[in-house]
Amino acid sequence: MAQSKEERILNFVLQNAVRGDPQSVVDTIDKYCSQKEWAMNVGDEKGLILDKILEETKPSVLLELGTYCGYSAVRTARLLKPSARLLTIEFNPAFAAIARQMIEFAGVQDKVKILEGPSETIIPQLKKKHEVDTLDFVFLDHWKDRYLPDTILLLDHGLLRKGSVILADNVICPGAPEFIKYIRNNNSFECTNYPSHVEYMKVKDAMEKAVFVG
Ligand SMILES: O=C(NCCCCCn1ccnc1)c1cc(-c2ccc(F)cc2)cc(O)c1O
Ligand SMILES: [Mg+2]
Repeated sequence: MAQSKEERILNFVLQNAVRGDPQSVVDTIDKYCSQKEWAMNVGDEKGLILDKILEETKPSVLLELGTYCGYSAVRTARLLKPSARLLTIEFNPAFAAIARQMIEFAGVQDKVKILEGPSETIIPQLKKKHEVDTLDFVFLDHWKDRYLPDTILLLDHGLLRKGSVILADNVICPGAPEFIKYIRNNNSFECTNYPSHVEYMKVKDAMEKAVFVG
């Protein structure tokens, strides 16, 4: 069977990064995807914005929507305190299998748990099945038309508390207009826009931070 792009990215990491070194895994994916094949990792420019917000927030319980190859899961986990936990939801089983191997190679498997399936099914299960009380940090990076419905699901299931941070990738390209319209007009959220570019490209993009104020 011909290799997928995601398998080529994983193999490049297995052959060129340092096992147990998350920074080397992040750098190696960025090298491959900027020089050989574009892929939809958050990338290094937006990754530095993610890093800064994580360092400000110091979260203990995190949720990511859209694991893909595990780039942002590894990037996030490398900054977490030992007791912190990241749950990451991936709809595509092939992507989840790649991400599992990426996360284990990086040595962050003790902090990261991949949940395979649709976010609309898994979010309502977080409290009872995954022992979540509330979420300190949510990274939205999955289907852009799911950003709003899944944010509403998080609210409806009492998963946000005063100070919970939602960070959304791609609010310009591909864009999440309904999410942006809702979140910026909802007084329960304080929003900040972080202009940037699409990963590995000169095309304008941005991330949006929305802090839940209750
Ligand atoms: O579509 C994206 N992500 C969702 C992938 C599927 C998620 C599946 N899933 C996981 C859990 N529940 C559902 C995405 C796209 C682009 C992009 C930018 C420019 C361009 F010309 C083409 C594409 C850049 C990103 O940074 C992205 O994140
Ligand atoms: Mg993205």
